[in-house]
Amino acid sequence: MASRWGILGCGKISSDFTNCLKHNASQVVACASRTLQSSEAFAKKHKIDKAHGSYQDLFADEDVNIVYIGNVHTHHRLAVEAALRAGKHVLCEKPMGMNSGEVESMLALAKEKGLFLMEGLWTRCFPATRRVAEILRSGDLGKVVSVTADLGFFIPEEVRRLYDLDLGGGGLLDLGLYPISWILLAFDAADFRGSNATATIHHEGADMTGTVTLRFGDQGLGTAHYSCRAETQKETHICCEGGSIHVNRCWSAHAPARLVVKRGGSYGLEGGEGEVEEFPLPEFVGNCAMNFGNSEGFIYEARHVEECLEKGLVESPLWTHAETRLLHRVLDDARRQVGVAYPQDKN
Ligand SMILES: NC(=O)C1=CN([C@@H]2O[C@H](COP(=O)(O)OP(=O)(O)OC[C@H]3O[C@@H](n4cnc5c(N)ncnc54)[C@H](OP(=O)(O)O)[C@@H]3O)[C@@H](O)[C@H]2O)C=CC1
Ligand SMILES: O=C1OC[C@@H](O)[C@H](O)[C@H]1O
Repeated sequence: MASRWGILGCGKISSDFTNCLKHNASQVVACASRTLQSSEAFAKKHKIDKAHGSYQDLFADEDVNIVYIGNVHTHHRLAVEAALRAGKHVLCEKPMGMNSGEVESMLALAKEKGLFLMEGLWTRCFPATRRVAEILRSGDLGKVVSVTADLGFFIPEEVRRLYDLDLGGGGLLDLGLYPISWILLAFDAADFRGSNATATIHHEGADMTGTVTLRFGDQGLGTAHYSCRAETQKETHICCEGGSIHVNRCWSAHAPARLVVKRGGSYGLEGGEGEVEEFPLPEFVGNCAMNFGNSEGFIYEARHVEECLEKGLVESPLWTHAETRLLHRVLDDARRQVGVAYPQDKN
């Protein structure tokens, strides 16, 4: 099935994603905002024919068969479920929901309707990440022992959705989920045994800088570190009994472009410099400037979703429903440990 995109929410990330759809020469049929004025401005900027002044009008638009949900976290569930009820496939920005309860409800509805639904964990669609998965699956490096991954930027308080709990504020849901996703890539979900989390809390109540440690089986440990108060190294290290993979440089670890793969190494003997594998982005042609660094990488996620629809899939094999479920279980648990609760947790 050919994808005919409708863009919901005319903010920053929707603009970057639409830029990539245009780069890919995808069909962007319509956009929608809570206000017609903002929708029309977005349509003009991105050369989209139809601008809807409400999300309802987008859901009712028969030309649209897949909706990209790019509004704030707290409003994802409502938008996803309304889109599914209107018979549309959905790609929803991360985090798909505020908690596991919301996520389970959306996944159940997608299943009932037989429609495609993916949480936009775009990191998984990058060629570098797919290569990491391939190396790990090959068994070449042996058993995974430890993963350390981090992601942090200084995000000013003016970006209210990061600080206001009523808008889903907090670093864990915004950034922490990326390093956690690297840990989930490296270990077998069936071996997950539990987590420990700690975080600093802003005076308005949202978590800012934190660490979540996940245990797998009796020998595996993953450590995810995040911050929205400081730029971190933005790297991932996957250490195995027979070598390691270091995801580094060029871009941040949520938009990876370079790997260093070391093989061998034994007691008293290092594994050497390792082999470098580079995955540069193709030259980018877009309509307008990006709001976020590395957003060009959305070309991979957009292509992947279109391939899924062409194949008639209802979930992505790169970021499965089971992984979305486990991620949100880990996020819920970490939030309980650091003492951050959202209004949605009371429902
Ligand atoms: N994958 C990635 O790398 C990134 C993902 N994201 C994700 O994208 C989502 C949006 O982030 P971003 O684009 O930075 O956000 P914006 O602040 O640009 O807001 C996006 C849209 O959300 C709606 N919105 C904003 N404030 C409110 C409010 N108070 N109540 C209801 N709706 C509101 C508006 O929709 P409307 O136009 O209809 O008024 C707005 O255009 C987040 O969930 C975030 O996690 C963000 C950045 C990078
Ligand atoms: O997903 C994201 O990646 C880039 C960050 O700056 C942004 O806050 C976040 O939503």
